[in-house]
Amino acid sequence: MTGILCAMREELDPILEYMNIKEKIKHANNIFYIAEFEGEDIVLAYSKIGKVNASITATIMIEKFGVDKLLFSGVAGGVDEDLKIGDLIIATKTCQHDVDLTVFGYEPGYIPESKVFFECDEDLNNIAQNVAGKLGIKLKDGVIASGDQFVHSKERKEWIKKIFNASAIEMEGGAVGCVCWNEGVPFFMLRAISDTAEEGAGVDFDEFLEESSKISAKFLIEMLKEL
Ligand SMILES: Nc1ncnc2c(CN3C[C@H](CSc4cnccn4)[C@@H](O)C3)c[nH]c12
Repeated sequence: MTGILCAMREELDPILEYMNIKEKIKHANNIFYIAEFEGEDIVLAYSKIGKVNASITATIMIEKFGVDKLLFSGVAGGVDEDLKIGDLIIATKTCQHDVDLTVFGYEPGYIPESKVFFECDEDLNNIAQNVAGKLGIKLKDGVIASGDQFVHSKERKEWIKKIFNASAIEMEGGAVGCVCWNEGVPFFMLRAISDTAEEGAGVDFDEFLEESSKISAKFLIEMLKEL
């Protein structure tokens, strides 16, 4: 079964509008929606903000609901110069920019017995690029870096870009990528840009969250039709 995960209610709501919701299951302070879409059952949820919350919900989706591919939809701060608000990006891999065990000689983002980067599923990414081609949409791909902080400083943004070669920044994908890697479940992450993660990003985020969430949701629905 396909799982669709978002961080915020605002990111999930536009997706639910396309779904025939059959059941709502409350578990571990989450609501899991069991929905039917084009003859297939799908489980959907929003985790709440941050890597810990996203890890909990992603793990429950896999362990309790038997999700065998996990698709994330939401918004992100743009890092690449060519990413404008409203543009779409998919992750080639994700990481945790706020993990720092460098005092022990490890590289930024590295945890022993784990890894810095969690690769996203190439087949799902290729499907997304095919859908984008049919729709005539530019779909960037690149590293998307996560940390438990809303980034609103050019200095922090440029550090994340330099160290992780990040194209976008958010707060959940590195954790969901880690869960999916450990569970052996294909992971796909789509984000629409809501801000540029520099000074003033909070104002842009508030202004563009709803619209960018809809952009990501609309594309995800087109992608679901090809799965
Ligand atoms: N610049 C940025 N840095 C880090 N993450 C992001 C994101 C992606 N999401 C949105 C949301 C911001 S925190 C939040 C949002 N609203 C209320 C409270 N917290 C969190 O789930 C991460 C978009 N722009 C980002």
